[in-house]
Amino acid sequence: AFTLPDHRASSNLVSRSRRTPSSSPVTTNLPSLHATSTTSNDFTGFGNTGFLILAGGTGSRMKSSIPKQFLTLSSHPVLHYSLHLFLEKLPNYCKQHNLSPPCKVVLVMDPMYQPEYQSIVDAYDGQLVFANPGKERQGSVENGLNKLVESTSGTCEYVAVHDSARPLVTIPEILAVVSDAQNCGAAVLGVPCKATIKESDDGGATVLRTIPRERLWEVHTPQVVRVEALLRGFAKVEAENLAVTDDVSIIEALGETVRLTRGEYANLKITTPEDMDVASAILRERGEGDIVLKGTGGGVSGSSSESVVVDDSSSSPSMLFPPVKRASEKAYNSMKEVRFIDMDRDSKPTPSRWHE
Ligand SMILES: C[C@](O)(CO)[C@H](O)COP(=O)(O)O
Repeated sequence: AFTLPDHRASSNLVSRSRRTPSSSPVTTNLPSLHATSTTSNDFTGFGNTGFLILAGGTGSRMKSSIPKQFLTLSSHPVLHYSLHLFLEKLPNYCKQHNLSPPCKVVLVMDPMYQPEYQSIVDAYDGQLVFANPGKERQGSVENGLNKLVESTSGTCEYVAVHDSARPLVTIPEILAVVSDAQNCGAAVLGVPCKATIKESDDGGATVLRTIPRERLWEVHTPQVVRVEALLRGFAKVEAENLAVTDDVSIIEALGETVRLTRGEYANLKITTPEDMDVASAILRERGEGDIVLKGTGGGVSGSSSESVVVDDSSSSPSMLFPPVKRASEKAYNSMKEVRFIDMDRDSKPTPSRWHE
């Protein structure tokens, strides 16, 4: 039997909703920083699990010259870290450890950018497929899920949804969260909140109350759920017009169990310019090998990284042919400028929207 790596994130807490009798190994105590797995030894891999990479954002809220998933992070586009992980690193890991590889990878991407990635899709020979984004995150996940079902003829049992803006997730975290979902039905990576969180009901002018920190978790991706439950959840969300900002919320809306799988604080979401600095420092510290993706010309994605950096000053897809090359520094600086505008003290928090 396969034993999950010791340093893996671990499942140890079930989110509200009903707890199923089958989830008995779970404790309700807050985890220690390196709690151990409760669901490890019968894990056989990802043969029943498809991955959705959400890369459909257009950068409209960021007002960056390019969507953040195409910004260059340590010489590769942010998105390429997830592609490399799910198409190369994880399958290789599976081979070495006698685990089944992911059954399919769906790349949710604006059709305007898809031609730039067609050669990668072709090179992975059926393993990678496109789906179009929806208006918001929920619509993108639904489209990606439908594509997963269609392209696997309904044989894929679980779906792992991942933000392309989270380039630092690790294999141990993926093993942990997928294994937890396979045991429990749904699981999400998360970390206990380090910050003290205040609630305000007057737009941030005064504090209404302080939320007890010991109950708060910051959740990340991948978020892994049974395909059947997610399809059922989408039907409910649509019928009742519910607003959901992440994927396991749909399972929560069904009143079903979601396990919290202890992840790493390093699995940050690229949102502001500082995140780029922190992410590149973490990558440097990790000192991992180069990213090599098939179909990127010479096999090295870095060599084509600028070719996916697209000038959005024109909405015309014809701008993509030939690809417009941009200095990554320029893109990064434009992101910085945007954040200063974005952080205007009068601006109100907005609900989570995929097209930000
Ligand atoms: C899913 C998520 O990454 C969890 O932290 C987050 O909810 C995504 O939010 P976004 O506003 O769609 O980026």
